[in-house]
Amino acid sequence: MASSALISETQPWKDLKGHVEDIKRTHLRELMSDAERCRSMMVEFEDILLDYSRQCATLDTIDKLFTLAEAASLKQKIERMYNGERINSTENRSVSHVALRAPRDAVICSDGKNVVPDVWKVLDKIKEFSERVRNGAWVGATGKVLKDVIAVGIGGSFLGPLFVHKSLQTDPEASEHASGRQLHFLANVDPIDVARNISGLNPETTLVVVVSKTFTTAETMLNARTLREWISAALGPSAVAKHMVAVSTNLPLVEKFGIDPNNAFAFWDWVGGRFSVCSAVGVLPLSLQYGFPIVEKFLKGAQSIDQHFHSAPFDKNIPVLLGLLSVWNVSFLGYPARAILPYSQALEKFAPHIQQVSMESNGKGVSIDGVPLPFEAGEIDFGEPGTNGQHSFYQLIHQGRVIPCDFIGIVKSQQPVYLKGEVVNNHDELMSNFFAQPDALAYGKTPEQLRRENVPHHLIPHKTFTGNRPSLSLLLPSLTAYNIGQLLAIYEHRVAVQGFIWGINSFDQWGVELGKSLATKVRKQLHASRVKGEPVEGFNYSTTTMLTRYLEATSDVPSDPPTLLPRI
Ligand SMILES: O=P(O)(O)OC[C@H]1O[C@H](O)[C@H](O)[C@@H](O)[C@@H]1O
Repeated sequence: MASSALISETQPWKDLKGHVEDIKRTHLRELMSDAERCRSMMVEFEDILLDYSRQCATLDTIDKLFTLAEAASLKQKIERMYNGERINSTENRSVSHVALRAPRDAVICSDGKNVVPDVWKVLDKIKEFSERVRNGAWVGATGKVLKDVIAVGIGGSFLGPLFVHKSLQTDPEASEHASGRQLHFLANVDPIDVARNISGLNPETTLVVVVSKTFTTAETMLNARTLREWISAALGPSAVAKHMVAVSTNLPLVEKFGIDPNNAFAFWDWVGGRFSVCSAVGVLPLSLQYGFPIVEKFLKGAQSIDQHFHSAPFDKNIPVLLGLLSVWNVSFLGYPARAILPYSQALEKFAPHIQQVSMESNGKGVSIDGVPLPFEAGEIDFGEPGTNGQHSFYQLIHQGRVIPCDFIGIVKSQQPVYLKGEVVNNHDELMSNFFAQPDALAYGKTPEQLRRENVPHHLIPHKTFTGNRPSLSLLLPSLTAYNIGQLLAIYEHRVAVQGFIWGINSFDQWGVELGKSLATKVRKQLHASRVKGEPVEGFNYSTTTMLTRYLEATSDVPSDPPTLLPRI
């Protein structure tokens, strides 16, 4: 395919379009009765099992998707990513997050330079620093051990580390190493988030890690200044050096902020924010909480998937299969959403993280060459841990809109509970739902079945389930740091595969800029009105009315107030 051609103009895309009608005529009940098909739709890597037999797809569909992958030059695009070419063309950057978890002796180049030694230099520095904080060699300004950490950051500088932290929190090995320590995340610029974070914390025992790739993000910088004030007010300005460190690609701005550059942990512009959890963005706060050796296991897990993604043939390649199936569901079957449903409370923040990884990456309207797309790219990702979701939005998934679901199950619970006399243990109870839901969606329940059950006539339409609703199941052996790294990398690469097929740039995010610049205009207006009493000007009727009301109702706010921090 010529580089500027749209994938939708290729024959394999058209063939898949034509194939949709065949699939729509075939119910999943039928597809599931073909054991040979189902066997072919199970893929294993290490102890991870992917079962995609409940996709509305035949083996012929999968073959057609592989042909589409060829037309999209998927293999070559993956290669270009691993070779450190500048595939993020609108920002003129390479996309090398795989280098963040590469073994020390690996060679991964970005722009022709092996970046693995730089990666390990920072990892070694994190290891050394986190050990000193954890063992009390590095103490706060009053000589107390820093047992609490607040990581200040937003978007990619927040969601991934939060997901991994929540996943490790109840892992027996990780939690043993976190004993007596707390890790908090301050993301929202809402002062309530500040209040909630510092409530109950003592500045004397708290270390603040400011995490920002650019070190210019308005929310993060204001939150960082707020916590700097919280520390200075309690311990004096010189305490900041002992209580604040930073993670950034912009070390000059870190220094300007007043953080000692020796206490800054670098990463690089070849790491996208939403792909940065394996850089110091995640590794520093997580190492402070759990110790570097646990985080190293997490990195090794991600690395195992990097190798699998790079080398496994497409029919055995979990991220490739997942990506192709998502393209099939979105672009051909027309399902705009995807539910991410982990049957593990430890994965409670997985869906919010993947929301950013996926929606910020693939929510694009033009091809990588700037040509408007004649098809929709990206999907709406959402999710909650099972079984909570079942008692909330599953109704819509069973009888309303068709939403392809990812069911994620864990064989061995992090925290098993056995109660004498119960039919099954607590994890079995959870997993009963994990195994049942995909079949409920696939098979549904017919009016005939309901009649056989003597369901009253008038209730039959209400109790009928059409079925034929696609899902896939991922079964992980356990939820150790290693498996968590694997899960992360599977989804990161899946999203990249989708973008590679759609022919978009999955690694920029221009769509977030407009809102930011309009907020700057509002910020200026609020300042001018409060300080100089200037009227609201230059906005449309709606915004002028809302802003004026807001200013009038807060006219008691002094124009030059003294510092006031939350009091709870
Ligand atoms: O890490 P930072 O530079 O502070 O950026 C934080 C976030 O800012 C923006 O909103 C981008 O859309 C995100 O991709 C990024 O993760």
